[in-house]
Amino acid sequence: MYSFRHPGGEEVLIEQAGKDATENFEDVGHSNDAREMMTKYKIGELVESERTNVAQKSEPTWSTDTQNEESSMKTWLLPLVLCLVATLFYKYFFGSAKQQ
Ligand code: HEM
Repeated sequence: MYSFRHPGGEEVLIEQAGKDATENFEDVGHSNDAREMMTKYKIGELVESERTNVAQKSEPTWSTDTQNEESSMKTWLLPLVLCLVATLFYKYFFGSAKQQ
């Protein structure tokens, strides 16, 4: 019936079967595309009394993007610092070798 292959693997979805997967879904930080896809698979809504109190993310979607940018900034920073340190080492050792 559906031809969607979950990019995160089928196991993670099967593990959630019959349970409220909202928190896990949010924890993964799914893209807006993934959220849009999800609407296609919505088969209904839980009645009020059966809903659990999962904290709803109230920030607008752009703030999630900012968070992603922030974390990618951090992944950039480490290699950059390592490069800088390597350059300084190189200059220090080879720079002084030339002088001798
Ligand atoms: C109908 C519900 C869901 C849809 C349509 C969906 C869709 C997607 C899509 C499109 C991706 C690729 C990355 C992205 O675009 O964000 C993805 C990745 C992933 N999803 Fe889902 N997903 C659903 C539910 C879930 C749930 C309930 C879990 C956890 C229990 C989960 C865990 C993951 C994981 C672990 C990845 C891999 C993330 C990575 O490689 O960085 N997904 N999903």
